[in-house]
Amino acid sequence: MSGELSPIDKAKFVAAKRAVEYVEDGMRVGMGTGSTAAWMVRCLGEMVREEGLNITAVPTSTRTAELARSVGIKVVSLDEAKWLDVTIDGADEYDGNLNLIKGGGGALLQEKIVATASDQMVVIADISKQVETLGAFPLPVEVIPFGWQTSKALIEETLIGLDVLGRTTSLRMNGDAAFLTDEGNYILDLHLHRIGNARQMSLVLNQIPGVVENGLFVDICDVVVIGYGDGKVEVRDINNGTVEESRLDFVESDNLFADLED
Ligand SMILES: O=C(CO)[C@H](O)[C@H](O)COP(=O)(O)O
Repeated sequence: MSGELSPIDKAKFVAAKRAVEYVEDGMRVGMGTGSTAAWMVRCLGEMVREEGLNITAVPTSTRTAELARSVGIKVVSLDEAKWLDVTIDGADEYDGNLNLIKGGGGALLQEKIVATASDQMVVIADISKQVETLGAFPLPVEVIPFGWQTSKALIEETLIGLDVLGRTTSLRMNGDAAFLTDEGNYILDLHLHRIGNARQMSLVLNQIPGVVENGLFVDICDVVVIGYGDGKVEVRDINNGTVEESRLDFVESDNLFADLED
């Protein structure tokens, strides 16, 4: 990437820049996956290199692990870290209760395990991710490859009894082949348009044989940091609503932007 960043990238950057203020010296930090999370990794990398911040990171994908290492962050497995102080991750949608749809990047399983093993989950997003009701974004469901068509049929049958507007499902592809998660599983995208009861949907989906996990994050996220293209940042807290509005200066530091590819 070269030249001026787009407003959407600036929004992602300022959200990430504000969110890394939740990270303190000595913390064990869960690192999400996706283009917004990548900004957070770069910001933390800069703090490690420039300010001597001492953190240990647990990434949620091989992509994030590679990026974290490349910017100088110490990476360990979740089993080594055992428990995390904070996880910072992106999302595909968030609603007024800070419930989420995640998994657009295919990393929902590790993301959910890591977020659940954290004292606090901070989501970073631009305002386009905000919805009144979850479901406009297709809901990713990770299934094992064995008998995946049976799992797909069972999911479609189950959807008949649930409060949704659409019921089509599709196998996520990577070119001509099925997309494979880091665990070697498939992703089914559920085109539901509106999810009336996210908690019920999540519980029901995870009962279906072959389903490993779904992309609904209910009662997991504590804080959403929302970035805007003009540098405005809003912080919403699950207990207190909007707790802060501020503006961050946008400085195109070579350290952060020199190696951008996506
Ligand atoms: O859940 C995710 C990956 O599994 C991502 O956080 C989500 O897809 C948002 O990605 P981006 O920040 O690129 O919009």
